[in-house]
Amino acid sequence: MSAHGTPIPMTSHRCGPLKGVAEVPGDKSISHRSLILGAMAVGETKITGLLEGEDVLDTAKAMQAFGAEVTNHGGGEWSVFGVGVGGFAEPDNVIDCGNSGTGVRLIMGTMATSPISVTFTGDASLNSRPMARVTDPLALFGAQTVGRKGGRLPMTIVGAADPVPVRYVVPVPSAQVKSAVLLAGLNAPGETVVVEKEATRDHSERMLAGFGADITVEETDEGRVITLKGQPELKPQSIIVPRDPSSAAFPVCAALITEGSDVLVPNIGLNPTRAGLYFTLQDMGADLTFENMREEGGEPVADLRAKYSPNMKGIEVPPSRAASMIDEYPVLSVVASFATGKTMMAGVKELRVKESDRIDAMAKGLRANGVTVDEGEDWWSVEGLGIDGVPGGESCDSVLDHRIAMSFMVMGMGSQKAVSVNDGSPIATSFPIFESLMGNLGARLTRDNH
Ligand SMILES: O=C(O)C1=C[C@@H](OP(=O)(O)O)[C@@H](O)[C@H](O)C1
Ligand SMILES: C=C(OP(=O)(O)O)C(=O)O
Repeated sequence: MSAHGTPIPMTSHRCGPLKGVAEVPGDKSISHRSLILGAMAVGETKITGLLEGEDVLDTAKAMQAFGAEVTNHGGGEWSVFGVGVGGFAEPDNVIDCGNSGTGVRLIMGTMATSPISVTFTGDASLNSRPMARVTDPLALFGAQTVGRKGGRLPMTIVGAADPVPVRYVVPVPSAQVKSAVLLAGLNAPGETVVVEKEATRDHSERMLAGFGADITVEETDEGRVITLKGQPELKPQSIIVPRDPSSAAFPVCAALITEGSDVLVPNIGLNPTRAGLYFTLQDMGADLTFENMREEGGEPVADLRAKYSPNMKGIEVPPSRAASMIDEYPVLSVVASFATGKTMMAGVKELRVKESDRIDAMAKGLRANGVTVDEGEDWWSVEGLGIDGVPGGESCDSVLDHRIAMSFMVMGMGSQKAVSVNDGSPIATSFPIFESLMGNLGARLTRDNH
């Protein structure tokens, strides 16, 4: 089954050069948070450049179900009339977050300290992902959970009527867990403290501060200590969502492996908690430059220019970089196949609990297409075959995972024979214009049953 409908088998044929400007959609992480924090503010938040992918649209529907007024004005302009911290109504129906781990985990946080009961569900991928990482800390606030074995969705959370603030050391590097605890802390009295040993994307901290919450971040020997004062009145904001560096990865990586390519991907946020892929590609010898570096809304932003790079070398990706490029490993493994030598990726066991087990999904598809992959529980390595050495020619299972589907489409652009996926429909969860954008650059993608 596809994420939200009928499977769409797709094939990517060798192509090149890719040329032009790739205007990728808005950042998924910031889009979810804009809707959620907008719903928890008092008054009207205006959002420009919201990602209109299925994951974010499911979060918009959820915010409406909790009583916020969410309006799509067209052209990426949205507004949210919020109900205030502690103002969520109990939804009349089940909250379906589709394919989105970020959506469901953040929303669980928002309701866990309100006296309402909410049942959450999702698609087959989301319903197989671990939720105890979020419900365990939410229980410390006083929330109760009834779910399936192993802490899986569908799951009902009964929010705490008298929440207490918590101090929580996040046991896995996860911005979703950190954010769920912070969002729960909003409606608890006193100070909620979250400690993360490894820095993960910090959009929640930045945006909570922007909405007027009293939040501080300290770097200590224990890690990043985030302290949030509960029960603030959040002030509505005007938000311009930057373009998504995780989506930009696809046209950038495609340009590196297709002969003669020169692609400009403008206005990409290079927040250090998100930009690890781009430094890794540069370390591999990619012809990738950051043009027009500037600051926008307190974040570093640049135009990325990626050119055909026939001489890339395999490297050991520093494990300390993992959190800052966690969603980009699938497409990095494709680029690594076109480099010479081995690329080693360690410290990445979180990849096993994403929309799919991403190490397993990529290893199977890469091997089917002639690439040697080795793997352990928290590492994997790819033996590069050089720029013209990847055979291709086979179909891969995209396992309800947008990033797996897009990564294999990129692979087909540079391999000797075309590469297919059994279902490209999950791409719409994060990058609904992927096919047209890549097609306009010169990619040859076909839908096989149309
Ligand atoms: O907080 C977020 O917006 C996200 C956090 C990451 O997940 P984890 O927190 O599970 O690492 C990432 O993989 C996901 O795409 C978006
Ligand atoms: C892991 C991802 O998303 P989520 O956890 O929100 O489903 C992703 O977009 O790569």
